Amino acid sequence: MEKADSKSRILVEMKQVTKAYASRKKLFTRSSPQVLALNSIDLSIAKGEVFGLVGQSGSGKTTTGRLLVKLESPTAGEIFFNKTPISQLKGPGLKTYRSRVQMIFQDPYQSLNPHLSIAETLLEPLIVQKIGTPDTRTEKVIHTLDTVGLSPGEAFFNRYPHQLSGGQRQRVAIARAIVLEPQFIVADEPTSMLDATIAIQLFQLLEQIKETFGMTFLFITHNLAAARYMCDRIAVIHDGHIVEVNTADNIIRHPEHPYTKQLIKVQPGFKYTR
Ligand SMILES: Nc1ncnc2c1ncn2[C@@H]1O[C@H](COP(=O)(O)OP(=O)(O)OP(=O)(O)O)[C@@H](O)[C@H]1O
Repeated sequence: MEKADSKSRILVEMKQVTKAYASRKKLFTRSSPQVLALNSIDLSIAKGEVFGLVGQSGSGKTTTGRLLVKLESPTAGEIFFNKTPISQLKGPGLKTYRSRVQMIFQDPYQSLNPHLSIAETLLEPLIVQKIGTPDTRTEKVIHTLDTVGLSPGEAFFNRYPHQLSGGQRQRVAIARAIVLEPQFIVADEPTSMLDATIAIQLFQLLEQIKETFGMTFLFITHNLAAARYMCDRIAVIHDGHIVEVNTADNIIRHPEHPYTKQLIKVQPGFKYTR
């Protein structure tokens, strides 16, 4: 019974997902070797959960995020969202999916279009999804800017990304991710380009968004302390394999896999504490 309950609470599920890329080195060699970024991974994320994905550079974290928001497709395996296999989504179903899942990228300098004002950046998804009227869209944008701490929203309307600080840009990226009120957000190292004080403020903002909207998050980071601060459960990924999944506390206090133990050892000290 308990098992059936926990199954029905699953929002996102990856089953035996593999992703191979043609190696970037192929230009310099005669053969075209492949990089196995993900090697048959299984993962399930419950509704309302903040789920951490932690691993060192090149372990497959961003690839996982990009597959989940359907920026890329798996080489093998399947991803389910609300039990629907996302590989089969097309036309209106795919458009709906694109409104329900969003990604916040590591680098707000690159993820925002420098030619769009902040208003245009946030209006675009509402227009593409044909949500509201011009008036209600404008109201929604102002309200969303207020929600992410860019207040009053009107003051940011006509500004461009280059007129904002790094922290403010990442707030705009978060606003763009939440303006459609998605069910699931992939946050890929959202604070790694920012200093620790700004990072804490953004963590608090993401928590507040989760409380207000009840969204589910995949929080990608190489920093175990940040994952512990933010997440309910953490999966540790190494070389395209998930080596361990547990509650955030158990991963830190009782790591089981040698790689997790090594990760904890090499972390420079836990900056983020409650
Ligand atoms: N488009 C691509 N073409 C070829 N190889 C790729 C591509 N994207 C990723 N890779 C390779 O796949 C592996 C996993 O990369 P990925 O970006 O998912 O790792 P990551 O854990 O997010 O690393 P980082 O923390 O440095 O961003 C790496 O070996 C990477 O070089």
